[in-house]
Amino acid sequence: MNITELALEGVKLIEPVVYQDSRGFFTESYQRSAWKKAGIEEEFIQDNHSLSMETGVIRGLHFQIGDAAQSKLVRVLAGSIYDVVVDIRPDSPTFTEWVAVTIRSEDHKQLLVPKGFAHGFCTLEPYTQVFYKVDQLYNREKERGIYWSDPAIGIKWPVNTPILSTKDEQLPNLESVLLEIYEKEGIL
Ligand SMILES: Cc1cn([C@H]2C[C@H](O)[C@@H](COP(=O)(O)OP(=O)(O)O[C@H]3O[C@@H](C)C(=O)[C@@H](O)[C@H]3O)O2)c(=O)[nH]c1=O
Repeated sequence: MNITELALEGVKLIEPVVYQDSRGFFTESYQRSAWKKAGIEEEFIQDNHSLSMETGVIRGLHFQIGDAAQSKLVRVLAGSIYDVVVDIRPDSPTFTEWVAVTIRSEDHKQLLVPKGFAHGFCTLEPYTQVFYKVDQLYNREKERGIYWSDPAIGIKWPVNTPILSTKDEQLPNLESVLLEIYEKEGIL
């Protein structure tokens, strides 16, 4: 297994061993003790799977707050994505900075998105399926989002007019989200 630390502390790209043969491939896509040894210490308790039928679907930028904050281990089962992680910890030296990686199903890469980061992706192919493990349960009250093209973050997306959910179309900018969290909850 190969692990690459990306420019934001704690964000990692994992490349598991893949055995190719005339039939296709075999890979251990997750093995708790091996992933732990490689520094992925989270206890994952939920798996999520989404299908996006079109190229240019953006899902994000999403995160959960407080004790519902999630680490995510993201991989792609079909198609490909431009996967984005944004540091939204106000006390971090890399606050508002983002990194992006392209993940194709055939390369088997996995992206670790730690707590304190917002996550989003853009599909690069139709019928793209994304599968990710999380270490906290989904919590509707504690989920938050940031508008995909917030200029204060300045992500360079591969599309200008993405397909968005109604919820994601209405997301606020980072500054308003953080203000709302501090005013109402006193936490991030
Ligand atoms: C994320 C999630 C959603 N849902 C429900 C809520 C809603 O009715 C339906 C679709 O949810 P969404 O529109 O939020 O799905 P989606 O836009 O795919 O949300 C996901 O986006 C990516 C970028 C992430 O990082 C994830 O954590 C998650 O926020 O599924 C669950 O039941 N459990 C879950 O864990």
